[in-house]
Amino acid sequence: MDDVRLPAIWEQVLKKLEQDLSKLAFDTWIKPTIPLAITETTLEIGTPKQIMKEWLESRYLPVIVNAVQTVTQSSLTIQITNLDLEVEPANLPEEPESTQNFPAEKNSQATAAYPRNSYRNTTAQYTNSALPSASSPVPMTKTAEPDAKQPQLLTTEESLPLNPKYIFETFVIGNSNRFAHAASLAVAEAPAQVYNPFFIYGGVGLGKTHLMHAIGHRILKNHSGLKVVYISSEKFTNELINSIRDGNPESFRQKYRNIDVLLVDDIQFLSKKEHTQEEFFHTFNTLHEANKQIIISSDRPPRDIQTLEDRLRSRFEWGLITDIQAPDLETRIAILRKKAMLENLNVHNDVMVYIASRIDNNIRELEGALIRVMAYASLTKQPIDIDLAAEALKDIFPNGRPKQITMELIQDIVASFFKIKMDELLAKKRTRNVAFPRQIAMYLCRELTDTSLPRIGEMFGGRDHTTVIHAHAKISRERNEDTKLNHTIKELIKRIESM
Ligand SMILES: Nc1ncnc2c1ncn2[C@@H]1O[C@H](COP(=O)(O)OP(=O)(O)OP(=O)(O)O)[C@@H](O)[C@H]1O
Repeated sequence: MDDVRLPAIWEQVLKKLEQDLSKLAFDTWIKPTIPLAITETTLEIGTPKQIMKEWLESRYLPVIVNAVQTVTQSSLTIQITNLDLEVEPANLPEEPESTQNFPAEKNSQATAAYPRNSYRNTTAQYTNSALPSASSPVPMTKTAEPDAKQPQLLTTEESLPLNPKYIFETFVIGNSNRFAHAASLAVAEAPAQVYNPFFIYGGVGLGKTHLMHAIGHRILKNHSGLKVVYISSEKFTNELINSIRDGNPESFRQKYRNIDVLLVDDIQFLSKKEHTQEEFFHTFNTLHEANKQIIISSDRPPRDIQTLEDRLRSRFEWGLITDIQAPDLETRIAILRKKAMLENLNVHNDVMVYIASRIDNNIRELEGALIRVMAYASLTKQPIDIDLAAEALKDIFPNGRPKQITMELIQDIVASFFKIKMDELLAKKRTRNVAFPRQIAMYLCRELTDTSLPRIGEMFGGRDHTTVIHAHAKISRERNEDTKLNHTIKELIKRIESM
């Protein structure tokens, strides 16, 4: 079982629980829960409040276990996690207009994720109660804290709040981000002990900020009293400039050299800013020497950040550097599903596949497309189907109604691209000149169509579904490592989509 099936399973579980419980009990305790993940053995659900988790565990666990068993036909362990979602920062921005008129029923409570830029301009603050602390001790020594009741996330004019939605529990794991996610979790669980500095890089909108915030949330939750600052490198620069303008650079230094965890987003903007680099270099050294955790994100690896001083570059390379790649189709669909589930949106699988198969390298755009479709459906009071999605997204996908990408089309285009005959592509022959195009064609069938693995195997000369899994994994991996192959695949996709 995997996350892709989770929304459908959870919907069935809710139906069953609605029958089994009184309306009051269902509305109060079950409805606000959020399904988070499913594996072969466990189904994880989130509650917005600790009290709800306790209440579910003490009163409703047997009935939930029973409902899950009825729906999935297997005895899964139910794990309940408190997400603390009800506590919001003080001054959250208004929700974007387009999200305010979602259809009635389920969607009436829908909210969109905060577009990051508007979110970043706020100066909201968490209080201790927003992130209740567990008691796990850390070897990292706490910076002297004059008043232990002070907020743990330090915010000033320039530093930034953490988005309450960017937590590990809402982050979908796929091949493209598995390692970055695991390393982030390790850093969050043991700050300054495993990877320091920790450097995450990847293309626009692929989840770097989400992971950084998730680390920040987890550290604040588990390690009470640590001072955490999250800031973008642009804001860091502004704050430095302001402190110099105000004749008080020392206060700036004191602030940044007296914290326990420093998260700096989009460090690439530091390039060409020599004075800021100098200041950041000293901040980095002071914190690192004092065994404080430094976490940095960028749109490229340190070696590719132009005009970054060598001494800073080499420091970034001291710890762990990890990247996030563009997600594959399955992960993109899983992200849309999780998003829809978290926002209480009811979207049919076809529409998810339609959106996910067309936006492949920016998750922010992927989420934006989903929100646009929902808003369009609400405003025009129409049911959500592929035609409506195509209409709502016609500026983004100008070809109008999506053409049906068939496996035959993919096979045709791949065969002619590699100048091999169709029957060679489908035959059992394993020489590289046909086996490789065949694997690419299988990969594209998996990526661009909603066809099951056995059916794809069948369409390639009656092969087993494990052959398709192997081909898909191999090409995904090689595509990440080999820019020439990546280019070939992009070219093939372009040809297939323009047919
Ligand atoms: N794996 C994921 N699971 C769920 N949501 C994700 C995932 N990756 C990214 N997102 C969502 O995509 C949106 C963009 O992510 P984020 O802002 O973290 O990207 P970024 O890499 O920091 O982008 P930029 O390069 O613009 O700074 C966010 O709403 C985030 O929650």
